[in-house]
Amino acid sequence: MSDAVLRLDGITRTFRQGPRVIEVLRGAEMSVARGEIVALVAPSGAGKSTLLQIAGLLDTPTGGTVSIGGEPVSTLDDRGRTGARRRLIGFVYQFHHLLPEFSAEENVSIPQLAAGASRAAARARSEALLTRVGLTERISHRPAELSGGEQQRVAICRALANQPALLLADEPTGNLDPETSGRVFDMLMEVVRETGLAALIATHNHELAARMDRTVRLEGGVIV
Ligand SMILES: Nc1ncnc2c1ncn2[C@@H]1O[C@H](COP(=O)(O)OP(=O)(O)OP(=O)(O)O)[C@@H](O)[C@H]1O
Repeated sequence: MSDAVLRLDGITRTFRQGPRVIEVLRGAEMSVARGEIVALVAPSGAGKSTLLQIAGLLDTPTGGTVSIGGEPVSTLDDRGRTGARRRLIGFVYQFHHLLPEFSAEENVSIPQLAAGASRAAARARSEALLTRVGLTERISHRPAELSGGEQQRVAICRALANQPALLLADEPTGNLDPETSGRVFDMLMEVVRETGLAALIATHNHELAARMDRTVRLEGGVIV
């Protein structure tokens, strides 16, 4: 696929534990196109987080290649990978991982400052993003002063702060009650659609998976 934002080819990943070799991924192949939202479903322990870490350049596969935006990134050194990750990828985790001593706006601004934005430009973009997800009144609040759903919306804004090409999410609403989860998920889908980025979202929830464009299933170390 020529417009593939993320492409995984023949990805293998083994872990050594003493004499044991655990083969978690055994030749996983998949791609996500621009503007496409793909659900990643897998039985527990099948390697879903391992696959996302590899796609997010946080882990190096034992074999195979990762390409993002047509760039082969698996051969980059640590510095190159960190740069590519900052430029190209946004992450949303099950738990928000916001910095507790900073406000919502600062949490969204920090990755922009790290990427070289001015304080004023970062603040303006953060405020626009937070307003987009309905948090106009919460811009100066710290994470502890926000509800779980609000914290996760801030985390979504942070992931989008540097206009990534690819959004990776691991159970992004898995820690929320069903109603809040549904609302935050709707918001996530809306903003992803508006920005036209590619998204790979791991979920155990089949209802949420059904609302994405396509589902890929990881089983036995391969995409089936
Ligand atoms: N650093 C590691 N060293 C050894 N084994 C590991 C390591 N990381 C993961 N594994 C093993 O690889 C397998 C897949 O782990 P992974 O976290 O990717 O699963 P998962 O599909 O995300 O599970 P869940 O859905 O339950 O979170 C597990 O059996 C795990 O024990």
